[in-house]
Amino acid sequence: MIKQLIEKIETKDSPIVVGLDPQLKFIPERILNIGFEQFGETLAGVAEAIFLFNKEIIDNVYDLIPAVKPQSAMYEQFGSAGVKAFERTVSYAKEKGLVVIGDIKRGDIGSTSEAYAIGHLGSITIKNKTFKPFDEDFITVNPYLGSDGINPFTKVCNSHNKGMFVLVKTSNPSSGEFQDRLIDGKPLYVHVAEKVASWGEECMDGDYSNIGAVVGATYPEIGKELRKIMPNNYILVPGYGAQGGKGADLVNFFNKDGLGAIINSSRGIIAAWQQEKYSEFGEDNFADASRKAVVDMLDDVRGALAK
Ligand SMILES: O=c1ccn([C@@H]2O[C@H](COP(=O)(O)O)[C@@H](O)[C@H]2O)c(=O)[nH]1
Repeated sequence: MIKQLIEKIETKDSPIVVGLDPQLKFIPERILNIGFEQFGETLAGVAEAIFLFNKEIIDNVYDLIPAVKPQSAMYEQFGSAGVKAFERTVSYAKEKGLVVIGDIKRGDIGSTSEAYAIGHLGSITIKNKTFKPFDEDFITVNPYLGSDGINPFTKVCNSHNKGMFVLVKTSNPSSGEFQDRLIDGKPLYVHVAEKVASWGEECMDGDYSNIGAVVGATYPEIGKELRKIMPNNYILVPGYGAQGGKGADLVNFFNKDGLGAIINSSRGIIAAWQQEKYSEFGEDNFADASRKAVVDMLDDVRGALAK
């Protein structure tokens, strides 16, 4: 699957991913009203609006980007109706030729990880009929439970040509509370990165592994260090835009081949219409504002890489 992602990154010259993290406050009135007219002022009405909001954004940016990253929490907050909107978003993005990274941050004891892996990346057979429940292309995984929490995901990645990004150093301000702790003289994130490199060897797909890492754009020096420890693992880099990351900070997350990292922006793209910078587009043209924000992000990232 990483091969497919790389092919799309190269074809579009676009190492970025748009995060689909819908929040009620980002959804324009006209879209909300469509949902409410169909399903009333209910969770189902909001879920319909979320899907329509995502669809309009995808329609306006899919030619510029290789992938989207729907964040499951933003859908789960609306219960089963929200989960349905997540599912519809995944399938619509795939219809438009995009790779889908489900940001689900799962990981548990082996038997439970196996169920997560089946549900999100794999398939399940019921009386001779096979179903692929969520069918994302990649997911994000929390490594806190160690190898037996990761192995079921690896198994399904290999059997279904899928991939995962393992949390190594997250972008949030307090990520250091645990992740920077020294163990045997090395920060915990280095231990996890070394594990990602070795787990990744079991999952190679061309020059890169289907097992990648999540490293926040907000820690560029750590990104540089981790790039060296995981030469064959793609790095998913959240933290651009709304969390303060900029193109210039991100150069060292990439390998010399110009590959190896994919930068995410969620609020910075999907809520661009609410920023002063894009106010000319107005609420009705929110997806045009998102397109312009993607173009600006691409200029920033490409410009930084070209230097
Ligand atoms: O370390 C991490 C891991 C995941 N995320 C997720 O990425 C997006 C970021 O959203 P922005 O609006 O671009 O800040 C969001 O889904 C997070 O859950 C992260 O930010 N940091």
